[in-house]
Amino acid sequence: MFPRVNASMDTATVDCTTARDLSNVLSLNNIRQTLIRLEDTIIFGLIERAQFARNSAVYEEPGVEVPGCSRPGCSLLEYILRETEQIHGRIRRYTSPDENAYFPEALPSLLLPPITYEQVLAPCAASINLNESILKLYLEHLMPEITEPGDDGNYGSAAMYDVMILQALSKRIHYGKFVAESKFLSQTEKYTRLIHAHDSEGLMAAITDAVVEAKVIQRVARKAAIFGQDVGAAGDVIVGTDSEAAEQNAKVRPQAVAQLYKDWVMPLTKKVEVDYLLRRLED
Ligand SMILES: O=C(O)C(=O)C[C@]1(C(=O)O)C=C[C@@H](O)C=C1
Repeated sequence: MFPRVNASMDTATVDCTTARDLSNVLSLNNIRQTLIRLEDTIIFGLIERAQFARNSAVYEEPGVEVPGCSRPGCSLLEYILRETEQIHGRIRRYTSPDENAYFPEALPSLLLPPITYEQVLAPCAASINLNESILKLYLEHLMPEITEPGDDGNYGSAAMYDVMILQALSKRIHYGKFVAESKFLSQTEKYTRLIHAHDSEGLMAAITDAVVEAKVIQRVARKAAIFGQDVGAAGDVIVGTDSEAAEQNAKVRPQAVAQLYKDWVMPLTKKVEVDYLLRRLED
């Protein structure tokens, strides 16, 4: 997705960087398409996780005792998240500007040769990381919403889907950096004025598009209802998509997904946007 330069050791994936590539990457339309695609990943992850009980043991400390774990006594979720980041980190996941690690201080050295990405974002982008807030929102608000209380012993499966959802939420929310850059480039004078005045409220008002937000909320609820249907071999829908049936039978409640986006995903994306813009003009 991102234009790369100087990828000579990895010739199979060399991209040719052109001005057109960059304007594509930063077109608000294209960025919104990526946000829409990430909705699918998040909703499918929630549907998968919701089939298992809450399984609080996955989140408790002290958790599993694993020799060599970077934080002994951590919860099973933290252990799996940390170890997943170790493997993904070695194959360069967190060198990509659209990825943010939950444990950036513990990232391993690269197994594959590094890629030099075209500088699309301002330098401050690398130090904007809201993953701590995302983890808190997940454990305190989302988990109780999407899972039934209880313990079915499926700790590994539960934690595996937790990691998948956490990674997708992180990517979606930190995409706010690209949204912000795109908006800055299209109205540079206006944003420069607000940035120089350190006007975070003005920036928040400038990046907010209430019509788009309403559409996002409607769309994710609708997707949750549709993705949660059981479809027969003949294409017949076994669970209806009218709102009452959808709420009752859906694998994850459409209203819970809508609420997640309204209360958390979009506000955190907007926080990333404002944090980025406030520092956009730093060297
Ligand atoms: O699409 C945009 O313009 C965004 O800034 C993204 C987003 C979102 O998180 O979906 C956030 C703020 C806007 O009010 C609308 C939508």
